[in-house]
Amino acid sequence: MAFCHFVTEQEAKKRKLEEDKERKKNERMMLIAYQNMAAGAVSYLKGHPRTGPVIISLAGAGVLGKIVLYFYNRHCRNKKIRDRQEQSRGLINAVAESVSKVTDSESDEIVNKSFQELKAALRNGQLTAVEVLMAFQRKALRVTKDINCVTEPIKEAEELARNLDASPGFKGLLHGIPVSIKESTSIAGYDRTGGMEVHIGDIACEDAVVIQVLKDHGAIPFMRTNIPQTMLSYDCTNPLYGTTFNPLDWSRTPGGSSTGEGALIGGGGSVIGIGSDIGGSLRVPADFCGIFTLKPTWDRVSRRGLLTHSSGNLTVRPVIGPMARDFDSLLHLTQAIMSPNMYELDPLLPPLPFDNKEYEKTTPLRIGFYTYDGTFQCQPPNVRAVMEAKAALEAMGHEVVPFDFPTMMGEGFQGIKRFVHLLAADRLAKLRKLMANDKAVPAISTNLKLGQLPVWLCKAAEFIIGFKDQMLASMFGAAVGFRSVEEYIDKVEDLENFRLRFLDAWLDMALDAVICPVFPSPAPTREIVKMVTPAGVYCWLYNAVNYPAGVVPVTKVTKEDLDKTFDPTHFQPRNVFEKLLLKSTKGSEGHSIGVQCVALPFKEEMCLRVMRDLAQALEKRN
Ligand SMILES: CCCCCC/C=C\CCCCCCCC(=O)NCCO
Repeated sequence: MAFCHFVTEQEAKKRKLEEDKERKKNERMMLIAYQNMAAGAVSYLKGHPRTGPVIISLAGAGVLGKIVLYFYNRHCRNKKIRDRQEQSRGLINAVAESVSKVTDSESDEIVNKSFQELKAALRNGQLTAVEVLMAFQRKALRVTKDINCVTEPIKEAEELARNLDASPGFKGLLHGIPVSIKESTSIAGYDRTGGMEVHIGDIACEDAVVIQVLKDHGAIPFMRTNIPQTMLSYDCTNPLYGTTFNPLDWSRTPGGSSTGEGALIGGGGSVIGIGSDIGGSLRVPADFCGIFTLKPTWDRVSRRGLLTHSSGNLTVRPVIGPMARDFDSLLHLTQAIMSPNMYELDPLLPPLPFDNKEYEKTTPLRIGFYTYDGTFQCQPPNVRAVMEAKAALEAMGHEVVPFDFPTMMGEGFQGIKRFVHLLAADRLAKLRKLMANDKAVPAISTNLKLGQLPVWLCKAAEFIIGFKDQMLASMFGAAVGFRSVEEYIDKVEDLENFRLRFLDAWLDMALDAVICPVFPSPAPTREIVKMVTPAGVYCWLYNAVNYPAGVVPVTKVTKEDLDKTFDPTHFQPRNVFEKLLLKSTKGSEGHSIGVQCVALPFKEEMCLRVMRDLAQALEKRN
């Protein structure tokens, strides 16, 4: 199977090389011509009375030319963005028009059905796929009007639903269920921009493997959802589609980078969706928007067709994963994704289709837990969420024991540094090139600039700041890139050794799974989230060691939590990041707090077992 993105990329590279060669040749010839002209001009002008004014005029013309070129480029860039925005608006208006006959209450009646009810209604003919689609389209447009989570509707959805209704029988696990898709996932006929000007118009000619598999299961991809510019942020804003807000509290971030997914599903406009994660991008928005997700092991789910800027970085890799309104929907979506078909479409994956027998087991498990990993202190509601999850799992018959994994606990800041250093091994040089014609949003420009500081300055900052604030210092220490291949290989080896130490700690404790925080605080405000990216470290660990990790929403922030959080005898921030997070927690009462459920690599079924039992126990409790 050929993805035209890949073909285009290769062709583009080749073409670019040829163009560069041609350009350099032209430049050389131009230079020689200019030199000759200049030599001629100099000899002519020597002794000429108007030489001075002529030189000044030429210099002025040069400067003016540069200014004109700058404004012309800016104009072209803005026009490209405006045209793209217009295209999205056109699609939104067309769908708004087509669902104008559906009333909000008709839409709500369908949208509020549970996954099982929806499935049954579609099977017994009580509802058609078109009716379900229109109900969700209407609801999604209502949600996005408030929080701007949809980039554009997928116009082929209606035809897909009609074909489904017209064909006999049931297509698969997701027959007639609308599914929303993170913008960075290939959909034939649409571009994946990652919120960046450079990718506008980079049209996919084929669906990502995961989308093909979902369609084979009867799902209807219906909305594309927003992402932060470059997708390396927990805040979500970009010059193309603007800012997305948290459906539970508009002043807070919905998290990132599968932001639009978290926000649309959390806001009730979609039951299931597809996101991706290289450093918490599925789990942080799921946590902040009160929904479920599962970040799979690399290579358990096909990445083909996912826009990423780090495909050459084999140390920490992005994964595509499911997001859902409730556990049942998440399970169905995961089973559909991990169907044998996906492994045929992407033979680079080890053939490990979802194992229902493993998932259905009910034997008691030994589960580790922790509420502190040696980096960020978790705030009281986040600690309580883990403790409540522990109690709920114990009530289901599992043994839950402290997991004091010695490595990360003893080297917390090293862990942060290791992850960011390898993730940004090129000091974000590639991203900076791609962003050359873009206006970087503040969260991204800080990171891009950090990668441009002289290495000696980063090292000096790490040393000096380290006396006062080790966490902040570790960010400077991580921004230095690598001086040699040898140094890089050493760091990769260091990560490999860490993975082994972590595994040994897990095996020594004979654990089946682990539960732990997703984030050290409730969803921060948009102003603050830009400054606290290292707080993603509770998620980063499981990207670094490559374990599947899911999120279950466990509780909501209470007044008592806030009283404790702001009582210095209970909680005292120790560094600039913890101080910022604390400031941001003010007014977060009622906010959702989730817990991570983690299993060994390729044991997604185990992860889902723990999530299932936890979700069931919490439901009983409520
Ligand atoms: C010179 C480099 C300094 C870089 C500083 C950057 C700090 C942290 C980078 C980590 C950001 C993690 C966000 C990850 C979001 C995510 O998972 N995206 C998924 C994309 O598929």
